[in-house]
Parts: sequence; C-alpha cells; structure tokens
Amino acid sequence: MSGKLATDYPAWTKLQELYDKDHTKLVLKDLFDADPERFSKFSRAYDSPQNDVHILLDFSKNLINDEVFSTLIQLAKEGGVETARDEMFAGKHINTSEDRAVLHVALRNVGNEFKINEAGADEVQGVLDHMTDFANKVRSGEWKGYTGKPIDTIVNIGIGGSDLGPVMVTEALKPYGKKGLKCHFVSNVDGTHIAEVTGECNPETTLFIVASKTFTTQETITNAESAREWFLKSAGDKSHVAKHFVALSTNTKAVTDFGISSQNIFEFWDWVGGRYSLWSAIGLSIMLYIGPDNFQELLAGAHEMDKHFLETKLEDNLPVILGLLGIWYNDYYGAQTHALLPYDQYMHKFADYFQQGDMESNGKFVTKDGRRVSYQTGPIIWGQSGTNGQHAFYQLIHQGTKLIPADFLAPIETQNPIRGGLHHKILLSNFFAQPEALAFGKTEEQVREELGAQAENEALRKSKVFEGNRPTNSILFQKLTPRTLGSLIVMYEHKIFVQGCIWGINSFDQMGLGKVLAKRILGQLDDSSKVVDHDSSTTGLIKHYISRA
Ligand SMILES: O=P(O)(O)OC[C@H]1O[C@@](O)(CO)[C@@H](O)[C@@H]1O
Repeated sequence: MSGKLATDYPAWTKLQELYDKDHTKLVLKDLFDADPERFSKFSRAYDSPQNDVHILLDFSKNLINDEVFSTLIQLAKEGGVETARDEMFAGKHINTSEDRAVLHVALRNVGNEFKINEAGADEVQGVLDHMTDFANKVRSGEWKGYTGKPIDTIVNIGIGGSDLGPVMVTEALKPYGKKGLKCHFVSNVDGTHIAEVTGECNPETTLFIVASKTFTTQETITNAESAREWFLKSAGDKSHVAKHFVALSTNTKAVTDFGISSQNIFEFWDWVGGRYSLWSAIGLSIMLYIGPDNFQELLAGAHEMDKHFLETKLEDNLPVILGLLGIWYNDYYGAQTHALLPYDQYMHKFADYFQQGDMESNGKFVTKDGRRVSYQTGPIIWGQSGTNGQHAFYQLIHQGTKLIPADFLAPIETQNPIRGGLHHKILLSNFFAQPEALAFGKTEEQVREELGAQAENEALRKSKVFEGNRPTNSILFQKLTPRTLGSLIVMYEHKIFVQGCIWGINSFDQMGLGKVLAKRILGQLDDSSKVVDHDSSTTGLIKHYISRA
C-alpha cells in the first residue's frame, strides 16, 4: 500500500505482542526438541521449471514458531506485498519520487513472458543483440585495436551499480571466464585506482567501458577522461578512441559530447535502477568475460526466480520468507545488521554487492508519502566468504552482545574438486557446523565437563559458555553456475522489495548529499580565502590541508 506506515497493520501490532509474550520462550534447543519435524516444516526446496537450479532454504534455525511465522505471512498480506509486486511487474511507476517504473525484471524477460507496457521495454532484446554482436567480435579477435591487434584486456570504468554488479558476477563466474581476457574495474576517483590499472594495460589491446547510467557521475567521468588521456599518449590520433572506448548509459547526448561514437553506445532506460542494472548494458563486461551464452543463462536464472516470486504463494516464496524473517529481527529483536556469509570463494564480493543493493534501497527514514517512520528500516548488510570470516569476526557473532542474523550459503558441488573433494568437504563441514553452534551453543554444564578440575575457575568456565539461540538461514544450492547465480541474486533483490514495501518506503530512489557538498569544496581547495560557509571543523580541516599540501 503506497506509503502506509508499517505500524498501521494489525499484524505489525500482533507481532509485537507475540514478541513481548513469547520471545523468551523461543529457544531453538527447546523448539527442535519439541518438534522433530521442525526442519521439514521450516525449509523450502526451490527447483526451477527447467529443473536445473536447485536451492534449499532451511530457515528452521530462526527464532520463530508456527504463530510467529503465520503472523509474518499475514504482515506481508496486510502490507500489500502481492499487489505491489504485481504493480512492479506491470510497469506501474512505483518509484514515486522520480515518477518512474521499476522494471529490472524486463531486462531478463526471457521469451517475453511478462507483458510489460513501458517505453523501452520492447528495445531490450535489441540492446542484448548489439551487446552480443560486439562481444562476439571482441572475443573472436575480429574487433581490432588501433595497431591491428585483438583486445586482451577490458577495463570497466564505473562506480556503485555501474561497478559492483559486474565485479561480483565476474568474480563469481570466473570458471566461465574467457582464458586470456583480463578484466579490470576502476571505480574510485582516487587516482591510485586508474593509475594502478592502466599501469598493467597495453593501450594497443585494451578496451575501456565507460559505465554510467547518468553519465554525470564525477568519479566516472574523471576516470574516463584520465583513461582517454593515458590512451592518447600512445595512440596519438583521436580517431583511434572509437576502437578502444565504448559507453553504457541512458544519456546518449552526454556520451557523444564526451567523444564516444554513437555506434559504441549500449543504451538502457531510466526504469533501470543503478543497483539493479547488471542485467542491462551495464553487464557488458560480464558478457565479454563469460560470453553471450553464459550471460543468457544468468538472465534465464534471474527470470525463473522472478516467476517464482510472482507466482508462488507467500508461505512458500523464498524472497518473501527471507524478507519477513529480516523484519522480525530488525524491527522486534533490535538487530541492526544482517550478515551474508557465502561458503564459496568465488562469491567473496556477494555481500559487497548487496551493501548497495539493500542499503541504498532501504536506507530511508520517510515513507513514500513523506511521513517519518517510527521503526527501523534497512539493515546494515555485511559479510565475508567462509571460512575466512570464522577467523575474523565469528567470535562476536557467537559470544558478542549483539544479535547478528546471518545467511549461510554454499554450493553442493564445487568448481574445483581438488584432492578428491577434500577441500570442499572441509569447507562444507564448517558451513554445517557454524549454524549448529550458533543455534545450540555450549552450556555451562558442558563446559564444566570439558574443563574438569579447571572448571573451578569460574571466570574461565563462564567465558567458555556459548549461549547459542543465534538465528541463521542456511541456503544450499547445487553449483555456482550462471543460471544459479542469476536466481540467487534475484532472490535477494526481491527480499529487499518485500521489506521496503512493508516499511512503506521507496526502495528505488537515492537522494545523495555528500557529493553535492564535495563539488562546492573542490573549488575551495587551492586558496584558504575561498574556504567559506562551513562549520569550524570542516573549515579547520580544509585550511590544515591547504597549509600542508
Ligand atoms: O551509473 P551512474 O549514473 O554513474 O551512477 C553510479 C552510482 O551513483 C549512485 O550513488 C547514484 O548517484 C548509485 O545509485 C549509482 O549506482
């Protein structure tokens, strides 16, 4: 329901009553002891229509009982999740502040299954064809640089959604990457980033992809200008730019003004949010790396999860279940963050990607109709691949004073079954053990038995207790293929949608303030007399810099 406060829903109030009444009784050890069927009751198997993506979501290690779960489902109903979902898929302008549709689902609308009535939606296939034709030319060596050599290096210049998706996917799908084709990503305006990358490139064989929805982002334009300057130092003639620079944008005029020829522009539309754009022309670096066929697989997996979200009843709907459980901890248990812990090294950028995906979507404090919320909205998303996180921050997750709901993800099949699968078995043993330890902990009695005589040392004994009852979701998928990755990403995209809908906020705009102030300060950094209209701290810092620069 556009802009309603979550507190308007009876289920929201009911959940508070359940929390107040029952949360001390929601003890996982007792809940599992009381119900041998708990695992089957609170897990869902997702098998794609083509039967080639298999995801098991085990949410039984959550602090819920039947009544909490059914009330959460009721909250989704009262929060209008199904109506809002149908409106998104139908192209309604649900991004109300910008009066835009939100149609990343149209980018992967395989077989044009969804009838989408929005300008540009019928051009998606044309752009994909253009990308495919270009990718085939580059990958085959037909596309030549200014000295007649094929391209062996691509450099994607972009930031935020014009960087994080391509980075995450090319890392996750490295086994499908073209051998010999190097992929670099430049995002930070810190000159170190472009300098370090171009230092590894040969201007004769490097293709620069300038990725920017608006083509006005200061970091990206600055980096693109520097890349062009670096390139022309070797190439000399500006006519060679056309062989080594392409652009991904909605802003064709700004791109041609920059000097990239119109046939080297891969367009997308304003109804594609930056943080939802990897499926669009922004995914060109992905397609160049893994090839058009695998990119199509990525889209297909995404589409199948779209269908699951659109067609599956709420209590069996993976994005809905994940979204509701997140609200339970975020708004009732006071959890401030949510950890994404993929036990797959190829997914080491997965949490980074959803920092923008989730936090830029739901880091809002007013509803769509401008009312300040009285409850928590978007969580802080963080995480690291397992088992590395275990040696960095799991101590806090296990024995700290904060509640950290966490999603554990792992492939059943590894892409690297070295030593007869020994590494994978060790990895998975940790994937299974950590949620078990978080859920059930270790009692003082168990510690006493372990310590023997040392148990007399009360401080030592107490420090070895693990209270447990820390909630996790376990997500097992068959193998990290393009199609499976597409499905996993979309599962989380729609989780974010579900939460934003219930909180009544606009998950699809982003206002930004700091960068506006930065542009004003940039003009003041050379002369202390220009440093005006700031607080004493900002003034003092800038003047200190100027005095020592
Ligand atoms: O793609 P572009 O227009 O250069 O924007 C880059 C990023 O900047 C933002 O912070 C918006 O300003 C993100 O939403 C966006 O993904």
